[in-house]
Amino acid sequence: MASQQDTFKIFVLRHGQSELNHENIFCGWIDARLTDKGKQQARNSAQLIKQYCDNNDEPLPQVGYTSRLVRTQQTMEVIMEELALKGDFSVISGDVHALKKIELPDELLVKGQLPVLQTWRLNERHYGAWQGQRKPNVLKDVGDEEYMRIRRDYQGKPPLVDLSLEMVQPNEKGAATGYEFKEPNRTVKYATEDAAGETLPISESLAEVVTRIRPFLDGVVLRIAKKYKLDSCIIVGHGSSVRSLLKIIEDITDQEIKNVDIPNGIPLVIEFDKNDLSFIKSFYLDPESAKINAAKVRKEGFEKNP
Ligand SMILES: O=C(O)[C@H](O)COP(=O)(O)O
Repeated sequence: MASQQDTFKIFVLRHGQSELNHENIFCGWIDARLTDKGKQQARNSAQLIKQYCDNNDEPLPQVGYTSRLVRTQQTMEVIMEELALKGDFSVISGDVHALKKIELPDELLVKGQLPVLQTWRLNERHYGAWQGQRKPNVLKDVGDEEYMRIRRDYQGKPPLVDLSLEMVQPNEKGAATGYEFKEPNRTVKYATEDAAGETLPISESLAEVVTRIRPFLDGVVLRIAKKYKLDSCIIVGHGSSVRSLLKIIEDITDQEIKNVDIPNGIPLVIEFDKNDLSFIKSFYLDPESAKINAAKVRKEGFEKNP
């Protein structure tokens, strides 16, 4: 059995509550911001991580990763502030060849620093034409079975979004951030990806998120862990990107993943053997709250606002 020091750990969490989580609205790639409750969840996450590191005589996470959506960036900023970590956010192209070449300068890998890389590959599942719609209304329209099939079946995929209607146009106000339940403009917000010639989705199943996240997990997170002999890193993602990471790392079946829900803002520790990066185990730092809040996520749409 590997001892604490022989393990590499990923602290992974879903962002804190967003304005659209609060309104019970499908969010996907709409760039909703955190609510005050969401910021508090991020602060609690930081305290849990600190406690864990102190109790186990472990350093704080050495590298951070977020999606390209502002709710994960805000969550990471609050965590960094709480942990007194300094560092810059940099957007990386998701191109699979470029991912394998990313390096971290030595001066960033020092105590008190947290370089944070941001990639669309960690974005929430693109929720297609359901984005911006209230969950109870969609449920009413399509019925319980179809609603849960699209939300949780591995191959379930929402209808495609029409970007000419549901994305802010390049010269409209809010092109970089989105507004009124629309996505930010892709050529403005995703200029790095655009320049690299990447194709971004207009609706996704969980299976497709797994496919797009795998090259990032292998090519960046695990490769960098090995190359720089890291003890840990921290990933702030979304319901679907965290489910996808768990599916790959823990080899969860297509059937079983249907029953996995991710609470907002509660860190999960995933331990790997440092030598061969094989998965050892995973556990929530606050398992009781994780269980209660995951059950609430599952019921979204069936019950009043979270
Ligand atoms: O994008 C969203 O609205 C949520 O973050 C994920 O929604 P779900 O739990 O209904 O899949």
